[in-house]
Amino acid sequence: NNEFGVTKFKEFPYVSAPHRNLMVDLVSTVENRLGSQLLPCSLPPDVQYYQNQTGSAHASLHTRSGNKPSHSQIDFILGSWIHCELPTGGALNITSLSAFLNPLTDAPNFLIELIQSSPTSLILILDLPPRKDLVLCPDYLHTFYEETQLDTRKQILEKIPEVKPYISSSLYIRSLVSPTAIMVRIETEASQPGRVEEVIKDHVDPIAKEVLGIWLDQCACGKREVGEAERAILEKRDGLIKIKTIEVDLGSNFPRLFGPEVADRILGAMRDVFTV
Ligand SMILES: C=CC1=C(C)/C(=C/C2=NC(=C3\c4[nH]c(Cc5[nH]c(C=O)c(C)c5CC)c(C)c4C(=O)[C@@H]3C(=O)OC)/[C@@H](CCC(=O)O)[C@@H]2C)NC1=O
Repeated sequence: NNEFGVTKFKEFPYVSAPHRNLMVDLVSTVENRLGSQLLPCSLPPDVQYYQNQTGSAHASLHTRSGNKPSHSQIDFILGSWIHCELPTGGALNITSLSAFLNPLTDAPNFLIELIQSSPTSLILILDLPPRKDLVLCPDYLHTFYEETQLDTRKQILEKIPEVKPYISSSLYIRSLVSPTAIMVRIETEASQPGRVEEVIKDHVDPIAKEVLGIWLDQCACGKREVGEAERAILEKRDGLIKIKTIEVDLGSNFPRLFGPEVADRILGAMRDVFTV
């Protein structure tokens, strides 16, 4: 694999130290715990690291598939960062780590996204998106969302004065997340420089690591019985979500940020990874 691309990805450049340290720690935690089950990143170098024509937007993408033959429950892990200089002089930074399980288990996936569009405002998405209907499967709600106490972490975060709920403009996105999903916007005053970084370091960092730990123990490394018929339903549901989220997350922003040809190349590469 492209060493330059791999190291570049793991540096999470352009973001503050607390933001970078969190993402670096999360990626290394996942790779250390699941590494033996993961194939190296096989994306082409110009997908692992890409930019727009004017060089005002830089990005990196890193995916590692689970090695099927060893009956890994991991479909793939996806990490990414995007940095775009904005005409206003500010910058948009999006860092994300998501982990998708395959139909050998029906356990939830993992997702964290930090979207920073100004020095005083950050959107945090942190969730274990369910892979089954919670009304039809009450034990699923109990096992993955009640017993794990995920709601207490959501409540801790929402106590911070600068933390407000983030309501996605996409109803589809809202339909994907769990009842305990952390979808918040951290809004600070310009008179409090460094406050966003402080909230990341003191609150977002520990909570994100706890949620990832729960996902690794209870979901990625947990054992669930999935029957043949159920496996087919999971396969269909997982496939639909992967394709739709590419459209919702990237469909409108990427062509605008990277231009049509780079956007097509990256979206094409994502569709290949998402539909193997
Ligand atoms: C449960 C599943 C999901 C939830 C809950 C969810 C939430 C959101 N993500 C958004 C976005 C987003 N994410 C990424 C990372 C990324 N996503 C994919 C998907 O295949 C890939 C392959 C990559 C790496 C390249 C980028 C680049 C990007 C945006 O530009 C977009 C954004 O910041 O707009 C402000 C927001 C869109 C809706 C909204 O404006 O409210 C919203 C907050 N996104 C989920 O998938």
